[in-house]
Amino acid sequence: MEESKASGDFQYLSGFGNHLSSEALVGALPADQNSPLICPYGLYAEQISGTSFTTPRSHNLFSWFYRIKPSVTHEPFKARVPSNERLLSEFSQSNSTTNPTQLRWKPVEIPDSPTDFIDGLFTVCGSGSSFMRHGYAIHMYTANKSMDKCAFCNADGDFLIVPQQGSLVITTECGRLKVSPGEIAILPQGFRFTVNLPDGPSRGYVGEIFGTHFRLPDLGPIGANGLASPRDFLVPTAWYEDKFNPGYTIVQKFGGELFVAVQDFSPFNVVAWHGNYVPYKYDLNKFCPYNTVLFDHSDPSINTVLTAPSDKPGVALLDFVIFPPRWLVAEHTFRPPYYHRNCMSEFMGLVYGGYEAKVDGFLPGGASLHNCMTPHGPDTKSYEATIARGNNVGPSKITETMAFMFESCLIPRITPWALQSPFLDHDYYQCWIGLRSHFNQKSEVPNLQNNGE
Ligand SMILES: O=C(O)Cc1cc(O)ccc1O
Ligand SMILES: [Fe+2]
Repeated sequence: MEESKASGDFQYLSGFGNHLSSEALVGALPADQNSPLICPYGLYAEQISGTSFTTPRSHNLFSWFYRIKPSVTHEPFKARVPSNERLLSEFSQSNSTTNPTQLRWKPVEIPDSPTDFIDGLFTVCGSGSSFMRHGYAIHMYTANKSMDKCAFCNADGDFLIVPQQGSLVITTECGRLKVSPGEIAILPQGFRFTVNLPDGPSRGYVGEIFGTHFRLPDLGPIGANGLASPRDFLVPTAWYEDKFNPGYTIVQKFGGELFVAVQDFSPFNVVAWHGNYVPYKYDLNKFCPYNTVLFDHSDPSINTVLTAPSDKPGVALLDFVIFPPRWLVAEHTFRPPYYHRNCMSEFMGLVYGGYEAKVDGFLPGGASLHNCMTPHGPDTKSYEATIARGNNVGPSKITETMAFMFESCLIPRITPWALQSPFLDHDYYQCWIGLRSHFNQKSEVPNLQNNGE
């Protein structure tokens, strides 16, 4: 059994990918087998699998729950009314568009009308299909109300939640997680959970992957340590309520549509569990960044926290990459991100602070999408400021910032509501229009500072 870590009211186990066990009542976990004829305390045994039964052992994910009533004890699923029409899990010409232009959104306002996590979730872009078990969706959420008498279950894929404003208390079948801005939570496919808002209104981002799960990236020549450390991933400890609760609904996202099933008890009735298919959280400030120590700008893959692989080695279905506080020390180097066009597609968000490549316009809670091969890079003001600082800059520290990127080999299609959003920044392209030519045919070493018009 892993040593548990307490944080306020919340107790966690630690370690990425570990096979863990937890019991809220001593002796609730069957000691020697998974399916005893009669389980301790009269509990039901139930398995949840995150990979096919025959997936190689190195990537096989499953857990056993010992619960008061099994999940199956509910009325038939019916279409939810009202549904959430702004969710997609399959992207095609009939429901979304393609657009190579640089896109940026201002922070979406949190509504005044009562909105919980399920109703406040909307898809921005994505690619592939949950039905075909290959693809991803990027959503955002704004909520002002805790979920009440209902649990969400995503049959389509895994959620990686990035809260930007307001903490989330996420009750899952494995126990409870508190996730604040600066932290992320992973809720694997099929887990039932509710989202409560202990600090009031909340906004954030969600990366959803279909058909695979997040892993820690390989570290190659970096060695055994660095970037996100396995021990910093926290898993909840068993927590249950034995609650008769008539009219409780399970809201199941299935193919991007919402279905509801009524039952008369809380689904958070797991008294003990063991397994490696679990929800978890990670504090991004624990990330140990690596970077250049002499010259040039490293590719952003150096900052990968988690990666969801595609079938091609080294090609991600979805990477989660961060731009945390760090020292910049590169000599005779343009330190901000270089100008580039990428065969992968880049969706970015900002949790807090500013982003080194954008002096203004990219705000906490906002987002940008630079699609496959769409040129992008520092805005005019960051370019000019970097050149004005010149070559003789010593080490400087980027502080109090947390930007992130979801990067994918699949080209995202964009939802109509994201393109028609009042928060779309129609002037985004202007941030590069002012980039002047500094070309001087007569001087190999131009003095850019004095190259004003
Ligand atoms: O476009 C971006 O801002 C993300 C990014 C950052 C970086 O340091 C290098 C490449 C890259 O795509
Ligand atoms: Fe980029």
